[in-house]
Amino acid sequence: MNQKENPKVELAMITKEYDLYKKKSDKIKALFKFSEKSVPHFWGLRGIDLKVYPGEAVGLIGINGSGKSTLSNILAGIIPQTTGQLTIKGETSIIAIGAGLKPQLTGLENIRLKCLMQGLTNEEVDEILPDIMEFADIGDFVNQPVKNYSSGMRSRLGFAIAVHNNPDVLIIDEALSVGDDTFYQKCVDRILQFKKEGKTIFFVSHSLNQVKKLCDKVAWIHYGELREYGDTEEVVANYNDFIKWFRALSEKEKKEYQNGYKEKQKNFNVNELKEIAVERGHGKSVLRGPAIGTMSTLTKVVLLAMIAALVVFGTLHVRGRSFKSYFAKDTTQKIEQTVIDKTSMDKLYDTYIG
Ligand SMILES: Nc1ncnc2c1ncn2[C@@H]1O[C@H](COP(=O)(O)OP(=O)(O)OP(=O)(O)O)[C@@H](O)[C@H]1O
Repeated sequence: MNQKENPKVELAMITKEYDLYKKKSDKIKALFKFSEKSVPHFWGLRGIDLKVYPGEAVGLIGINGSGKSTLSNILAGIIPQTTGQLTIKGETSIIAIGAGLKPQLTGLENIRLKCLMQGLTNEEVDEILPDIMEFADIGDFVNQPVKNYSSGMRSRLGFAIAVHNNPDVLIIDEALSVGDDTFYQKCVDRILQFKKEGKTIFFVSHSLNQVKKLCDKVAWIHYGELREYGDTEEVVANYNDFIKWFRALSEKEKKEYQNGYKEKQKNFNVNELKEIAVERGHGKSVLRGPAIGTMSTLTKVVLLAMIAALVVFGTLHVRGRSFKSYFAKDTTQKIEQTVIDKTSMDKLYDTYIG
């Protein structure tokens, strides 16, 4: 079978829109607004196409804020894309500094939790536990809450759990940059072994040397767009040229360049991708998003009606009694109180005055 005909991961016109709410309450308000014009938007990704085959390691490079983590989080299923189609054949596992680990739980508890979430039974977890602990090599800290770990220790634990869950697609987001040399080499060996086994690796890193060492191909993400995708040496060389060019600009020119792209990301409209999608040979449906995260007007109306009904029924049944009986009882209580007060006043009058 020709491997090239069967991509393990396929991204088609992937976009990601972020809402830039000023306050958390604005987010709740926006949920029920029928027009969202007042909320500023920002497009972290704008039509990414990528096909990655079994056994390939792909480096994701780009300047700060270009969209690498957004893309790796979409690949890992942590956040949904806004529009576009994502096809992954197999299980994914992501290793990112601090991601996925529960800070209040100990290392051991995190290992168990993550493995159970991946569908392993308690017995299966017991079997692989010694291997995970040996790979992480964090000693007694395994019994400490993860919030007390250094970033390197978090990365070790995250890496150890992820590789032992045997994913088909492994996403490594900057997690190797915080490990020491010994651990780094151990991870590199494991990544190379994964590649041999036909697994697919995505490797997000600012270290171009690491990218060159590990990756067959490189995707250069630039302000949410895929600027280049291809052979590692070539793309890294072009990226280096860009960095040199950018550094040579004056501060004013740099700002202008950055602001120009940021404006494009703010004012982007998915319809801009229609023609590009056709040029790239996609069908019309590719610009649709997954059916989550948005509410139709009908859904909003139904939801509002349900909340209103809940409020009304909640009021009518205060403390387990009907609205009517609750207030009827209250009135009786008030009358009783008045009678008591009057009797006590009479007694006081009799005693001290009468
Ligand atoms: N939750 C969010 N809400 C609003 N904007 C966001 C959110 N997450 C990311 N962004 C924006 O999307 C863009 C891409 O961010 P992302 O973290 O993916 O970049 P990156 O390439 O991983 O950056 P870095 O190299 O600094 O880690 C940035 O401009 C960022 O400010």
